[in-house]
Amino acid sequence: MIELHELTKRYGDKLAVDRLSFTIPTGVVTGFLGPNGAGKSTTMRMMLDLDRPTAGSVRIDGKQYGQLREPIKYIGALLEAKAVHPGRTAYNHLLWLAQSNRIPTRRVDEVLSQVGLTAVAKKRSGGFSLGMGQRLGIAAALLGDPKILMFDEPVNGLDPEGILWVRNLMKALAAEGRTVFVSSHLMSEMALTADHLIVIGQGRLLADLSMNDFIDQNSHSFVRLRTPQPEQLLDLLAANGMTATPDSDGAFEVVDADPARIGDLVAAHGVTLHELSPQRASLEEAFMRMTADSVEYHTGVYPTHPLPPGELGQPGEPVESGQPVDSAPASAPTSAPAWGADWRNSKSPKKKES
Ligand SMILES: Nc1ncnc2c1ncn2[C@@H]1O[C@H](COP(=O)(O)OP(=O)(O)OP(=O)(O)O)[C@@H](O)[C@H]1O
Repeated sequence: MIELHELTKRYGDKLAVDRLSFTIPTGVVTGFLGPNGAGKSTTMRMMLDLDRPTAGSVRIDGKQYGQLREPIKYIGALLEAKAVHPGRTAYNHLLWLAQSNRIPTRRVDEVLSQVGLTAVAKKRSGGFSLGMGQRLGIAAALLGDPKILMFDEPVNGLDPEGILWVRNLMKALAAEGRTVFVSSHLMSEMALTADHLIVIGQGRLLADLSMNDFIDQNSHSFVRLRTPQPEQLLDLLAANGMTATPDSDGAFEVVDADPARIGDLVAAHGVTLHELSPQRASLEEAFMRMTADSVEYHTGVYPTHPLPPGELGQPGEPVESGQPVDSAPASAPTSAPAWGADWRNSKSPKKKES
């Protein structure tokens, strides 16, 4: 179990992470969602001791990262796929990591096979596509057979088959009882993978809830109607206790209505319809609405559906951390050198400016 308490990071004037407190449960996939610049990578770097918090703390099974004796066997992380020497082959990159962390050499072949890179194991990573780089980064994260895995946007650059593979891998790792923490800026992707959700915007916690609760609160249905007789339609619906909301394209939407009932009603009263279609609100829209006030780089495109009342608060409004779904005590690791310093050295500073 990982616990963040009031974690804060300031870069000059920029408050990148703002008093974040939440718990990452064991044995499930926890999605870490937020728009670009929300503070996901900064939070993950602080969790791995690659960045020093301005305030607050991270505890991994009750310990600070620096107190873990064999971090690579405790936490595997993919933060940046290209953090690999380009002249080194995939095999040698993993071999170097294994040998410097007292991991048996056979693990190199095992993880190469697990991520589907056996055929290109002896090729230099500099020639790898982004997707192959992601797979190599995932192989490195798996190398120490860690009980906690952290992935920063792992499906970036992957083709559909690769995306499916990552999804299944994360679920399988969680089913083995591991803690899986994965960041994304795509709600649609997380809806297919995560059991639990942490949503942040501008460094602040916006939601901490189970995926099922998020779906229950946001996947409301509605019926879309289009008619050349809008006044008659609206009067008829109102007379039967239904409220229609005009859409931007001239259609109307009736929330939580029975399409068959509307069809029967308009037929009985001779109102012409050009469209009657049952719809379900997209989770991506709900996520965009929740984070709308905290998006750093606006495109001006916003969904039109209001968030239904629920426990999520208003867009951009921070919430208190929720309860963990599950927690399991972990046994303490034994010994060996850390690999955190290598990540620190190989990672270039973030490109974004405040
Ligand atoms: N080294 C740094 N120096 C100054 N500002 C930084 C630094 N690293 C991150 N930031 C700023 O902190 C904020 C959070 O950035 P971060 O990369 O953590 O967000 P993110 O949610 O991971 O975004 P993305 O999805 O785009 O990767 C951004 O405004 C970013 O510009």
